[in-house]
Amino acid sequence: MGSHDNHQVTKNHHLFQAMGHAFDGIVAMLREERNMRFHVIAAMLAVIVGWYLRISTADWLWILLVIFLVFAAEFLNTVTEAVTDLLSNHHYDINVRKAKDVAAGGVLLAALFAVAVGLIIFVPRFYALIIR
Ligand SMILES: Nc1ncnc2c1ncn2[C@@H]1O[C@H](COP(=O)(O)OP(=O)(O)OP(=O)(O)O)[C@@H](O)[C@H]1O
Repeated sequence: MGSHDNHQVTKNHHLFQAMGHAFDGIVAMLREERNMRFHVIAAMLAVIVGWYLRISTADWLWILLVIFLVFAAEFLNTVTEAVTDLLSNHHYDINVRKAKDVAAGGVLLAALFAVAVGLIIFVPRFYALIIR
């Protein structure tokens, strides 16, 4: 599905080609970004705990929303780093600093939102399990 030896700089010609590049992007995130691997492990834990506690459909929607929100924020953070590193050639630039700090702030906000949703959904259920 991937396109590893590909030096394509033109537009994709068909859907499968576009999907191949999108798949390459996801694989690159998992291989190269430590924070992304952490997010994936946290997401898997949330899914396992949600399955164990038999949470409701509405709760699953919240969990899935915050999981993919954090993933999306991390993807945009990596895009920002790649583009700003290319433009600045790794030289100090106040705008690069702002772009990277803002992108990282977006990841932090999404992660805090995910933690809040996890606490709201899981804590009462764990509490009910303990005092049962
Ligand atoms: N070229 C630059 N000019 C100015 N500040 C920079 C530059 N590169 C990095 N910084 C500063 O250093 C911080 C960390 O940089 P960067 O995000 O590239 O590294 P990182 O910690 O490896 O990121 P991540 O963990 O998300 O992969 C940025 O948030 C920014 O404040």
